[in-house]
Amino acid sequence: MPKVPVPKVDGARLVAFDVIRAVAEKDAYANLELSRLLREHRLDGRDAALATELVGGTLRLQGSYDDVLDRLAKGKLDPPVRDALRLGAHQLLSMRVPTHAAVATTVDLVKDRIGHRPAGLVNAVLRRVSERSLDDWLTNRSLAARTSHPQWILDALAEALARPEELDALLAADNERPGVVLVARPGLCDPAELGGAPHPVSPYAVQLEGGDPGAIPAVREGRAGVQDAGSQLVALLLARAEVDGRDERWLDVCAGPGGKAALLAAIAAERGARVLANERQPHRATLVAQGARAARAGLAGVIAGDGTRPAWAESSFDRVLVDAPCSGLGALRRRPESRWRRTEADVTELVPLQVSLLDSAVGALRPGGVVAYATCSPVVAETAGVVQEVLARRPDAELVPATSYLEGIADAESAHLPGAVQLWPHRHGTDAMFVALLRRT
Ligand SMILES: C[S@@+](CC[C@H](N)C(=O)[O-])C[C@H]1O[C@@H](n2cnc3c(N)ncnc32)[C@H](O)[C@@H]1O
Repeated sequence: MPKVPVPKVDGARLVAFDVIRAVAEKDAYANLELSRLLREHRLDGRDAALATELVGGTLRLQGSYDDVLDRLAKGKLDPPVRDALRLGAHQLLSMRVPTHAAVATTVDLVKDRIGHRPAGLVNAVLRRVSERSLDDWLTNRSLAARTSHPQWILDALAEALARPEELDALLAADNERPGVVLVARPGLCDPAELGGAPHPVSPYAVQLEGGDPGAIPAVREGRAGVQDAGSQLVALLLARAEVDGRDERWLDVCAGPGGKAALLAAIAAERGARVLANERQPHRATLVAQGARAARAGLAGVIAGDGTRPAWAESSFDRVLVDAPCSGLGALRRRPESRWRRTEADVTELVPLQVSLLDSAVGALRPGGVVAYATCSPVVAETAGVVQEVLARRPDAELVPATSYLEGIADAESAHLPGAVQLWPHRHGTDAMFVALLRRT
């Protein structure tokens, strides 16, 4: 009888390795690549959970693991071998996988995906890794190595936070996998329908224990969605701000993929207003329309255009949201690879675009209308710096204290722009969203 080859490596580890390689080689987004490969390999339940932990944990803590591996491996490591070692190190140092299982499965993975040659090296290095705990390995190493953050990000976060005594807590929060938070879109879904626990930052937020949100009927129908509570607060602060007179025409300048536009449209529908959603990238504009389908009563339309060259008339909106493209350094826990992909140059390049988007958003407001400028980055240049530049350019804009609309959320004022809101993962259990409100005079 012919022998049927039995795969030696389990599917979860193969998928995790392939995702991590795709992140390195093809600039893939880990979350999207992981979903694709889990589907392709038909992995679910425990296997899917294992692959998810391997990918997220390995990528988040890669800086710490490299610090250990570089001390043990003599000479330069080929990128695929380094990735396999990082995966093995994560199992040994952070997952309590027994040494023999972590080493043997990684060696098998290397033979399957890379070849037999590096197998001996991988076996030897991982055996050494297993001799000490992660804390032990990292004693007296740099803060960047201990917390797995590139030094420039660490510096930018420390400056933004402006409380050295909280820095360790922030960096630790970046290394935790965030829980799943849903939004129950008002008028469409009651939070009680979703189960889970309330979140103090948004009255519409529900924290789930686990499970697949896509299996919840309200999520499938677009009456609810997956959305960080801090992102919900951005839409809420814009909706809560006082405007005098007419309050019917709202604009979302950077709407894709559409979480905030869907929440704004649901709120607008309840108040007899309608949101025009704009997004530069046409495929992301399509996502906005899909995401807001249940709230279409509050949607004036979705258009694909450049917010710095507006397709709309000046002085025509009552409320405007600019959820600007940004470095995303406030959402590192959610996007495990982004800390290694982003560079300081990205921030420098983004600032002029952010200024230009906020400047034209003020122009889109009628006098007395309000704009919310938001980023999922706390970096000073992208937040306070942008708002201050636009205030200096535009004598017809004034800062409105967003902090007066927080409704009980404590300790959320920006250290760099009094009146603006800055959330933090370690303080508020949200992404580090920044929001400033400006009124056109
Ligand atoms: C932070 S995301 C917005 C997230 C969105 N508000 C949500 O809640 O799902 C920024 C978006 O701005 C878009 N964008 C970048 N440059 C733009 C421009 N000049 N005009 C309009 N949109 C732009 C990006 O394509 C991206 O989809």
